[in-house]
Amino acid sequence: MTEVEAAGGRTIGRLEDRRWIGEERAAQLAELAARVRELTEAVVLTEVDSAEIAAVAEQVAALTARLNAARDQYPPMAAEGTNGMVRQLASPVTGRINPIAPPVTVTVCEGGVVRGEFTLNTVYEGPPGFVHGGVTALVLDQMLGLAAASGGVPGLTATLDMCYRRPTPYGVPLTVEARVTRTEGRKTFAEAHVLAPGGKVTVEATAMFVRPLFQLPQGTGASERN
Ligand SMILES: CCCCCCCCCCCC(=O)SCCNC(=O)CCNC(=O)[C@H](O)C(C)(C)COP(=O)(O)OP(=O)(O)OC[C@H]1O[C@@H](n2cnc3c(N)ncnc32)[C@H](O)[C@@H]1OP(=O)(O)O
Repeated sequence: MTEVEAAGGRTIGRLEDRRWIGEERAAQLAELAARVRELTEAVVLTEVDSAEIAAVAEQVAALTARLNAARDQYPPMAAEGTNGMVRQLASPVTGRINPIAPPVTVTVCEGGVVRGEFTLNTVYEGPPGFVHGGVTALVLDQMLGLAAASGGVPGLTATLDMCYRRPTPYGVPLTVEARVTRTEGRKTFAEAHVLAPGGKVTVEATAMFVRPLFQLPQGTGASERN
């Protein structure tokens, strides 16, 4: 991937410049992320007194300073995953080293279906008792993108259409399934849904991904650029 300018003039780091970390370090960071997820929910649910909240805030700030003692500019990557896809360890959806990711565990199944298993806790609440619709949109976007990368043409989300059929519960195992429906040149169309326990569909989505011109190999002809 070449270096490109994003809107606003910021230069996007090249994939080959990323730090590639091994399984041992990834597992250690995943453990840290899991503890931080617990911490995040504890912050939302705690009923301890104000002196205790102040003391914990001070300790958390000290822990953050320890991690910042040595830090990179960009999140790390891991070795190729299934179907030759680069594993984004810090994805906000599937990244097990990212505390804000549920994380969704992904399997590429036969027949081109990309399946994700996940549970969302109270941190992701939207309407009282249910998951925020923006969170399910985030999960569906990523899973649709993975389906495009695995069974079509990898690209950026150009369109994402959501249909919320019924509220999505939190605290229970959820499944998301995505698959490519068709490809047209640089465009890949995909569909996905979220299933609650019992198999009821809560959210459906369709999306179109467009492979950006900067991702095309050098020397790609004009007809293939459409
Ligand atoms: C590390 C491994 C990870 C592996 C997998 C990781 C999965 C990640 C999943 C998460 C994905 C994201 O969140 S991505 C982040 C959110 N998305 C973005 O930021 C995208 C921002 N938009 C863009 O950068 C751009 O608009 C693109 C790349 C989408 C398209 O730009 P372009 O390449 O210049 O496209 P352009 O020539 O104008 O159009 C090409 C064709 O697409 C159509 N087209 C383009 N955009 C649209 C649109 N919004 N709605 C309808 N149609 C559109 C055009 O009409 C045309 O059709 P025709 O005339 O040829 O018929």
